[in-house]
Amino acid sequence: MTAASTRPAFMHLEGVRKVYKFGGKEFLAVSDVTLDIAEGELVSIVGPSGCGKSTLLKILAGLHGHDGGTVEIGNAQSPFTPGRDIGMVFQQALLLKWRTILDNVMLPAEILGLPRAASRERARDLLDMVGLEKFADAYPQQLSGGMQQRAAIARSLVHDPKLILMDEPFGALDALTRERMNLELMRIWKQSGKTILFVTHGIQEAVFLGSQVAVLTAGPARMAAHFDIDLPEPRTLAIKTSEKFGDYTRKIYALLGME
Ligand SMILES: Nc1ncnc2c1ncn2[C@@H]1O[C@H](COP(=O)(O)OP(=O)(O)OP(=O)(O)O)[C@@H](O)[C@H]1O
Repeated sequence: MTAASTRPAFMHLEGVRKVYKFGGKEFLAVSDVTLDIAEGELVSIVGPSGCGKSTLLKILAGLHGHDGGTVEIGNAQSPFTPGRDIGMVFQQALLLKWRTILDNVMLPAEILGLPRAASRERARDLLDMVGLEKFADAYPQQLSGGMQQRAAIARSLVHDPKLILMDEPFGALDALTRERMNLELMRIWKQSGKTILFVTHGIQEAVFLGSQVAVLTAGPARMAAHFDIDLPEPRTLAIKTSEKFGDYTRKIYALLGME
């Protein structure tokens, strides 16, 4: 049992089901997902392309409804306000090219109408945290892909949400930058203390980052397995050569039929 699993659940999913209705037809995208996440955990969700990972995140973000099962976010100690308490990071940074990096990071705070001066200060602190303090006044096109994703992570945190949903955030980056971003994310996660749900196709990335890994089957998404990842902290790239890391990744490859 991990320390996280002894804390009350912050997110409780049980038998979550989603059917898309399109052109008079029905399509079952998520058939049965059950998962409990404690506050402050970083949980990876891994599964084959098209299995319904993004659909699940959209349900959690309140962008889509669900057609069956239970979705509960927040608890008595930490109530959750949909819309206010979610930050999102996508595969593309989606920065507005006509706004400076600081103004891009400020965007969610502006949309929510949060006090401007305090949000600006927080945005500057976050740029500091993600190592972009010198680029506050730069424009997105002046930044590399990895730097843009770091700005997107800062933007997801500016309104101090309780939950960050990340959908393949490093999928478009080269392998080396991706590894660097994994380390960065670990550091940012520790520093911010946020609950993070991290969707990826990368099995190694899922194990390296997650305190838990939920493995989904090929669509419609069902839980194939769930692992509590018991690896030493702080995680360094050297962990990837450990026997335990190899065991976890081998089991997940096997579950996804990739032996
Ligand atoms: N709005 C929609 N209407 C109808 N079908 C949809 C819609 N959105 C997604 N789907 C279908 O639902 C299934 C799951 O899609 P989803 O984007 O959730 O998968 P995914 O696991 O995130 O894929 P990938 O890893 O390739 O990003 C796919 O078959 C997709 O075609």
